[in-house]
Amino acid sequence: MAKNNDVVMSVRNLSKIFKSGILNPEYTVAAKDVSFDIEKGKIISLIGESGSGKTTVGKLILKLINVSEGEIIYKGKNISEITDKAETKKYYRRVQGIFQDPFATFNPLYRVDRVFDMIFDSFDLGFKDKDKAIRDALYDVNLNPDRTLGKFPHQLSGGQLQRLLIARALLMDVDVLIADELISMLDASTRIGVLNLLVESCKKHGMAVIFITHDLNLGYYISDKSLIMYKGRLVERGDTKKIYENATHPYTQMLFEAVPEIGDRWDPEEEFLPEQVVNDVQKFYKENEGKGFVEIEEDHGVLFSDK
Ligand SMILES: Nc1ncnc2c1ncn2[C@@H]1O[C@H](COP(=O)(O)OP(=O)(O)OP(=O)(O)O)[C@@H](O)[C@H]1O
Repeated sequence: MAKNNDVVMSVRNLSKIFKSGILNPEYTVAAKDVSFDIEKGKIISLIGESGSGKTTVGKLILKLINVSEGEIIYKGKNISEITDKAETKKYYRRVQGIFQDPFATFNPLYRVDRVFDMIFDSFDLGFKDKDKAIRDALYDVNLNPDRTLGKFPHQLSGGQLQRLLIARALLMDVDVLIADELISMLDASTRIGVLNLLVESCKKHGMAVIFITHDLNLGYYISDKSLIMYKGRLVERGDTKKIYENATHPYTQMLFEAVPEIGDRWDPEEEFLPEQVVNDVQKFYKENEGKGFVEIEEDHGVLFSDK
């Protein structure tokens, strides 16, 4: 894990167990023993199949759900201990989320200028000239303030709304931004624009981003660090390039094999068998029983066994 002073948040042995039903409760282990550091100005991809626990980790960081076990340390404090209103507000000033559906994030009755006014009403952002600050943030995300501020959300495209959310994060000088399936609703050409913008903003403003995605290629394109999740466990963690060059956990290896290459055609004979992956992972854990999570090289760790 990171050893430098740039760590803004540390996630330690984080677990989340959901309980559903009252008479015959069912328990889902959505995340188990997840640990990683979030560093200033770095993009971390959180990659895994549907149901692997990615959004759960994002929601735990955003304090939208309670931690079952473990800690999230921000500025020396366990965020579970942040309970009073003023402290919670302070936390949300610096730690924010952008979700898949930008339309659901905005109040359809509020014009964009009102969205920004509300931020300034709620927080002391320390700007002398509020209008200039808003215009600068909009220019930063390639939005024309004159064409944006008077508009209602439905008059803007999904990509423009997502850029607006990035502008809001920049204006608030956010430390950690959780971007959950940020671009999945956008078309290919808009996607690259939003992604590039996110990377540039992150580097320029020192904002850390957790980029949650199913897409291994996107993860590689965008991130400095990668976290691979499988069934609630963090199975591979570290420097993106190292993971991609030396994928070691069988689930990560499967993800690479499953990426179609340009020009590949679908072959109905070649069936994708999730059971095969489950078997491979079980075999791997059995062969390596007792090893647990091991750093196999600097900034590259692998879960060799789950016990
Ligand atoms: N509120 C909840 N109550 C019960 N189970 C839940 C709840 N939220 C999530 N889960 C379960 O926790 C597991 C992890 O869900 P999560 O949403 O974190 O996965 P994900 O990797 O983000 O998936 P996706 O990519 O489909 O969004 C799943 O099995 C899911 O059904």
